[in-house]
Amino acid sequence: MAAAPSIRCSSCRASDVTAAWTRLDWPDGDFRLAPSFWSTAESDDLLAALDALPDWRQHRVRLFGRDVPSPRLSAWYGDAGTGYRYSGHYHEPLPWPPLLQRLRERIAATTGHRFNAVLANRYRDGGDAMGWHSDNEPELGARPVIASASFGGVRRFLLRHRDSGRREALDLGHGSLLLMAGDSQRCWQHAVPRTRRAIGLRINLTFRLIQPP
Ligand SMILES: O=C(O)CCC(=O)C(=O)O
Ligand SMILES: [Fe+2]
Repeated sequence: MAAAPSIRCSSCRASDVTAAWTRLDWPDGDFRLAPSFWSTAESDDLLAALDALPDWRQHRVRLFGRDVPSPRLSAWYGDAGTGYRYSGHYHEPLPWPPLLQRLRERIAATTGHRFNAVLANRYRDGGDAMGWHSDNEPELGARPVIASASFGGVRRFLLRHRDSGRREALDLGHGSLLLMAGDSQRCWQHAVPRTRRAIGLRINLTFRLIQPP
């Protein structure tokens, strides 16, 4: 089972950039947002470096029984043995680029959680999107801890409770980190809808822990 969510930020040193976490007061899940986990200057550099990764591909996804091109570009990185099936397709992990390795270490050090894989998504403009889903694949375990880092254009992140239908929304901005733990995946779905607003490139990284088989 995943470790209990722990945010060590109440004891952050003043030198840590990762100062402010907000715990979202929603039932049946554990959502915490650090809107400025990275400074703007750091986030600008990270966006450019992530954009330059050579691995962006348009994966195919299964939608209503049909195989269609995904409305975004993606790449799956991880330790050996973190092959992952999502949207009806199996993905072998690419080896960690040093940049992503550093991000993973920083997030692990701050949150106290371990991650062995990351799904990177590149939304070229407001026409790119992600449909409703939960990250509840069996290999993530019963109560997955997912750290979601966003860089670039601010996009709306929608949530809906599976049973009550309650809806929530967050704006995930440049340099933000959203931590989803506990029953967040079992009880809630999330999506990044298309928007007609003129919005530039956005890159999102969801760090995950694939359990050994
Ligand atoms: O782009 C986002 O903010 C969400 C990404 C996501 O839900 C996922 O990768 O599973
Ligand atoms: Fe997700």
